[in-house]
Amino acid sequence: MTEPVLDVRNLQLSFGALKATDGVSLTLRPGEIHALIGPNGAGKSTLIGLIAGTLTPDAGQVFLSGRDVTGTDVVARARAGLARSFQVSAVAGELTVLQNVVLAVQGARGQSFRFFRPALGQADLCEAAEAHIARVGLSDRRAVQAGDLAHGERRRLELAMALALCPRAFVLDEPMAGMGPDGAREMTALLDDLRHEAPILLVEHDMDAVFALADRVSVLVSGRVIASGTVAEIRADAEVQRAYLGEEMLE
Ligand SMILES: Nc1ncnc2c1ncn2[C@@H]1O[C@H](COP(=O)(O)OP(=O)(O)OP(=O)(O)O)[C@@H](O)[C@H]1O
Repeated sequence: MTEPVLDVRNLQLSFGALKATDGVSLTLRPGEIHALIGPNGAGKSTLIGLIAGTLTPDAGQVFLSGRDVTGTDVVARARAGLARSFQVSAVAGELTVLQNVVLAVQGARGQSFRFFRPALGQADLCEAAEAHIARVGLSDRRAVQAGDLAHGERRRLELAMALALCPRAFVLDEPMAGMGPDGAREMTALLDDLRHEAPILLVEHDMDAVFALADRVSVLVSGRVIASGTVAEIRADAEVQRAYLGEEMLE
């Protein structure tokens, strides 16, 4: 079996007496979308924080491409290729789409190669940025100020900026949130394409999107993974049905 890009081992974090993350292990393999679902308060955001490095676990480890990154901070993990999106957004509303992505490319490359070669020229930066913008389908909006974008377009811009990191793994927190049916369908198609760039750990409440995209689904309840498997396995799991999935989702 191929080595996981992301390997989370027995993570634990308590807030006082509450075990928000209670011994969670999961992996993300090359090319896959692994969805993490669970009811409100199950501990999804806490787990994402532990993986991204904004929270420090009481116990357990996070490996990125075989390297133990548990002791590193959020910036180091981003530089190591962990692209987290949608909660903390670095989009500058007064800059255009192109300017935002140029800055993201510059930031990512400048950080990595500062000591090894001169900064890239403006033309190279623009070329790289244009490629990321095209990938998310925003080319005809490149000159628009980010603050004037529609909600779904802004999410696409955030993904273009995440692409600038040359990510090894995407960690996406509710990318469909706030979108209508058309927007959700477009985002679903985009994520299906981006999985070939880097595998995606997808926290999402939109079950249509989860069932359409996920190679594997893990169900988090009260800080614990109560089931993990294919979409078909999860839909058929009696404990999952009791704990989380409503009847309408199983039809
Ligand atoms: N900083 C904190 N201090 C104390 N308790 C917290 C803190 N952050 C989260 N919690 C608690 O930990 C539990 C898990 O919260 P978390 O936000 O991770 O769940 P979630 O699955 O992301 O929920 P939602 O789907 O509503 O976003 C909840 O009971 C929450 O109240």
